[in-house]
Amino acid sequence: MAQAPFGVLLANLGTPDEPTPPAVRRYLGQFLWDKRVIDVSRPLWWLILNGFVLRTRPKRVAEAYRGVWQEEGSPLLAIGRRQQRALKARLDAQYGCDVPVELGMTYGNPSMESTANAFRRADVSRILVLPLYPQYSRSTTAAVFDRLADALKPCPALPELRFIRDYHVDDDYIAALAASVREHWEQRGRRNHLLISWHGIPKRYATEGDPYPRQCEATSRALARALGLEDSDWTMTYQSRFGREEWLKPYTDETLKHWDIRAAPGVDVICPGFSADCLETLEEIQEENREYFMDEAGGEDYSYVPALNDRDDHIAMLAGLVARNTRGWE
Ligand SMILES: C=CC1=C(C)c2cc3[nH]c(cc4nc(cc5[nH]c(cc1n2)c(C)c5CCC(=O)O)C(CCC(=O)O)=C4C)c(C)c3C=C
Ligand SMILES: [Fe+2]
Ligand SMILES: [Fe+2]
Repeated sequence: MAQAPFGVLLANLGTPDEPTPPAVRRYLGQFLWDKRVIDVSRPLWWLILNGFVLRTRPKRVAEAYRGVWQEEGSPLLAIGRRQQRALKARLDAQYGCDVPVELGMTYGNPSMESTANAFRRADVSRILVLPLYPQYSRSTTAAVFDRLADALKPCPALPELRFIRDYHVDDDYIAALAASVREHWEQRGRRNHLLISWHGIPKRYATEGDPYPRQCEATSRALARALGLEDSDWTMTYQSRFGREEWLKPYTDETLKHWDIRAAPGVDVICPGFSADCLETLEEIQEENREYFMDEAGGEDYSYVPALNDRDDHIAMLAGLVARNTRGWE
């Protein structure tokens, strides 16, 4: 089969190689040293990171990873590989040729360097970069851009590049999210108040111009509209705080701990910012926050709506993004 005149780089955050404290320390050391993620002045942050964070956090976080680890490895990577295979199969059929699709992580493996080398070996001279973050943030999407630029530094001839910045109100993305919620309601035979939970960022990043919260709000409203929900049927919150600074509010954990169960005895939680399930959804939302709601607030019913992962409508939506963003390259 002939090769397509372009390749697709699916980019995501990355995850530790093993659920052990040394592997988590390596991963967090790379992740939390990135200025796009934490912009505290370097000498001070070096002391805090190496003197405190990397001495205490890896043990606790490795234990959490052990609780969600799958036979194929970390969920984020295992699902990423399934997304890569499914997208490649769909694009091969769509274009009638071999479309190179690689997965590259900002931190950990497969590294952006190994991905760039794979494209170079396959003689790919045009790359569409598709960060698997529907909402843009400097801490995720811009970090992909930086890591890719670093990985391409040894390249004498740069490939031609196109970069998808976000797709937060793409019609097919919203339709896939809505379909996943409706299927969830059907399977459970019950529908609760919908809690739309987003990974947070420090509030200051938004004040400085990161459009992330505006995009999360737009996606939330579009999803509620697609499901025909009234304003009183859904709530939007932010999860996964890190450090002492104020993050975007309202916080998911505080909201669930103090839930008014007379107004809504049950909640279904969806996290539309995560295109693949990972530690933050499988442990923090499915386990930890369930306890806050059921035990602390005395809730009646709590369920988690899985990420879009390798659902057909998710892969079809990604293939549509590829088609629209490679016009003129075919
Ligand atoms: C200042 C710290 C962090 C910012 C800003 C941040 C933004 C951010 N992260 C995601 C997506 C994911 N984050 C994940 C894990 C994770 N995030 C942070 C910190 C920040 N994230 C840490 C320290 C960790 C690791 C776990 C821990 O130590 O608590 C993951 C899961 C990775 C996995 O292996 O499963 C994802 C995915 C987004 C979308 C985002 C901003 C919009
Ligand atoms: Fe994060
Ligand atoms: Fe977390």
